[in-house]
Amino acid sequence: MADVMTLSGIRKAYGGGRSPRVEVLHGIDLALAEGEFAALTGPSGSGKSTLLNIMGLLEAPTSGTLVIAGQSTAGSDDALRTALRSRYLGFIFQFHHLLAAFSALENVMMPVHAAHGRVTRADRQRALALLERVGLSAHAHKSPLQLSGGQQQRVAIVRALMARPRLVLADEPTGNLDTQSAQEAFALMREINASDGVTFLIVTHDPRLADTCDRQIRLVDGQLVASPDTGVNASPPA
Ligand SMILES: Nc1ncnc2c1ncn2[C@@H]1O[C@H](COP(=O)(O)OP(=O)(O)OP(=O)(O)O)[C@@H](O)[C@H]1O
Repeated sequence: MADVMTLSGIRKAYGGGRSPRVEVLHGIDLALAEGEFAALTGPSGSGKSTLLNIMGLLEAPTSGTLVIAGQSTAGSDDALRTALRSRYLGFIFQFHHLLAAFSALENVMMPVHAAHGRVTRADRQRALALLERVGLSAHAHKSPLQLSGGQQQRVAIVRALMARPRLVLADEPTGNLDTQSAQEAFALMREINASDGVTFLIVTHDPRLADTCDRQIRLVDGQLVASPDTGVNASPPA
């Protein structure tokens, strides 16, 4: 199976100059295959968000290479990184980042608006279909403030899918939800993975949710280690 993303020797250091230089990622080699549903786990401060930000082209590594859908990002400028991000990547965050001044429907259409500066009739139909798929048709024109936490996160999940990404990066998407809503959000991501083949990498602190993934990628002190639960290491399944 083709890799949707490959990282080689990724290092990230903060500081330098007057403040002490601290390296938080120490040479990450990782390949995510098309269609994988993977968890990223590890203790607080181990570098999960930093790694996700680098994979999301939101932060540049200090060294190492990142290839997305066969395209190297080496030497890419901001415009190319933005283009690659909107073409291939979707994002889900713990605090969903929905905009209260806009309806659920408008929030779902936001990535397309951001990428193209306008929204077509087809985009609107797609956004409505996505909301229908997650049982939120009746809430399409409401503000996120009128929705429950679980409903808000479902809006955020379909917003991440709006631009048909190949890889969705989710940073603790269930961290702010009750147990049932968290399980429902995970089940929804799993269903989308199975039906649409979208690859997911999900940061979670919940071992039970991580266990439902095909693969666990574990980060400790800025290095990938074999998962104690599955014995699976940083390589994708053969
Ligand atoms: N902008 C920054 N400047 C300096 N240090 C940073 C910066 N961002 C992160 N760090 C440090 O990098 C390390 C890894 O942080 P990161 O947020 O990636 O960990 P994490 O595994 O996601 O933690 P958590 O599970 O608590 O969210 C931490 O020691 C953090 O203090």
